[in-house]
Formats: sequence, structure tokens, C-alpha cells
Amino acid sequence: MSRIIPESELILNADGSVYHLHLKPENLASLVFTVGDPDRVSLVSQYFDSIDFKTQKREFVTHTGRIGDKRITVISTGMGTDNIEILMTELDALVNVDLKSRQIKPDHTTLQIIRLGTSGSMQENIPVGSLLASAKAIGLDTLMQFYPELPGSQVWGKHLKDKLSLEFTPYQVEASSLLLDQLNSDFLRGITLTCPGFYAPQGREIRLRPKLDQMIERVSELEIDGERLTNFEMETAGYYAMGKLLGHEMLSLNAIVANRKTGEFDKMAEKTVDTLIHTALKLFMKK
Ligand SMILES: O=P(O)(O)O[C@H]1O[C@H](CO)[C@@H](O)[C@H]1O
Ligand SMILES: O=c1cc[nH]c(=O)[nH]1
Repeated sequence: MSRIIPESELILNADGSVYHLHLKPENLASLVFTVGDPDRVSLVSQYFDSIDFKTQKREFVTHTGRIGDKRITVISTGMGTDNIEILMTELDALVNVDLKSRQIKPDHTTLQIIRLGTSGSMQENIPVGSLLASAKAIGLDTLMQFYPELPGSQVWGKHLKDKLSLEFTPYQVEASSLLLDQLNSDFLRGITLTCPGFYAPQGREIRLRPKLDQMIERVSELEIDGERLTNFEMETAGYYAMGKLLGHEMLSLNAIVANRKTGEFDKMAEKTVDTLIHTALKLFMKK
């Protein structure tokens, strides 16, 4: 018999829903699109043929519905990998834990989870308005210091540790090849640097001077096996790592709204995000 998970570890609300997401198993589809901004949820679900469930708790807004005969869920996550840890753990519990007996189910269910997010390019030849799929992600946050070791190459993490003189080793994870292979040439492929913040952790200076001098130059020029890092954002490595450990198929798709080399911000950012949304829905709704 598997362990009974205590009430203080897997917390359920009075209606039986999971603590932060406020979802019950029947509210979730096995294909999930995620967005950072709660207001972006309806920008995705406007393309659904029907919506049969809506809820909100904190920054987690959920709509579940159908396009044709495919059931899909869209959820907002807020910003940062700490939110992604909560999201992934609770989504996984909805399908892989029997919430009544509080035991892990004997048969594993795999979710497909696709992030539709914004991002800043660190290469001049990836302009604002581009769509980019994160083939790999490197996490500069410390979330993975608290989970089992990730399988696979960690070469980027080791090089970044040296390059930036960090006191910890960033973690490295790949996207789901199953999902990546479904993309067409609308998407560039890249290696995403997931940062624990928007300003100094991405080399931005407003009033406080970042501790790491010339961060953008240092990370954008690093080259391993002919590949360079392509873009900054704040969640992808957390998604890929939690997905790898929990057994879900993960893909992060980015609308490039800033170019950190040229100093440009996309004047049409809302349109670029809408292009990302309908391009991704069209691809993943194909039979
Ligand atoms: O547009 P979203 O999905 O929120 O993604 C990006 O935008 C936010 C910062 O502005 C961070 O969450 C970053 O990852
Ligand atoms: O530069 C950017 C743009 C969007 N999101 C980020 O995290 N960074």
C-alpha cells in the first residue's frame, strides 16, 4: 500500500479542490496551455468553441473547454518558478493522486503542458515579433536545489557557473521532443535562460546596479557545440524540470517582445502574443 499523504502536505479545500489552483480532477483537460498573466487566459479561451468551467484563486485563473472535440484547459500562473512548482505539483496531484484515499494512483497519467509566454531575446538576430520554442532551458533559480537530481547533460549549467562566478550550479533540462516535433517553421528553436527576476537577474539596471557586470554580453557570447543561449524569461526551466521529474510532456513557446542587444521593445507586443496564441492553438488542435 502506498503512503497516505498527510492533510498538511496535500491540502484540499472544503469542496475537495486542490489548495492553490482550486481545481478538482474533472475540471482539468489532459492538454493544458499556461500563461503568466491572468488577463491572458481569456485571450486564449476566446478561441475555444465552448467553455464549460471557469475558476480563479489568487493568480491562478482557469478556463476549460473544447475546440472541436478536443478538451483543453488554459491556466494562468503568475510569474516565477516558485509559482510553477505549485502549479506543476497540484496539476500532477489532480491526475496522479487519489484525492479521497490520499494515495498515489498505481497507473501514471501524463499531461501535455504548453507555456505561451513573453520573453526577451539576447541575440541581435532574433528580433522582436519572433516566435521561439525553448528546446532547452537553463535555470538560474535555486528551485532544483530542493528536488532530486535531473537526468541528462548539465554542461550549460557548469559553464554558466564559471562564466558568471555563481556559488551554485544552474540546472539544465530539455523540452518534450514529442511536442517540439509538432512545431513548424513559424517557430525558431532556442536555449532559454530562466531567471529568478526581471531586472538585475536579466541584466537590467534601473536604480540598482546589477552585481554581475555585462551580464547580457557574458551569457549571450557563451557557445557550446556551436549553440548559444537565445532568450530570457522567468519560468521555462522550472516547468521542464518539474515535468521531467513528474513525468509530463512540456513545451515552452515564447513571444519575443524585447531585444536586449538592440534595446528595443516590441511596439506590437499584444499582437505578437495573439499571434503566438492562435499559431500554437492551430498546431496543437490539428488531429
Ligand atoms: O508573459 P509571461 O508568461 O508572464 O512570461 C514572462 O513575462 C514575465 C515578466 O514580464 C515573466 O513571467 C516572464 O517569464
Ligand atoms: O525581457 C523580457 C521580456 C519578457 N519577459 C522577461 O522575463 N524578460
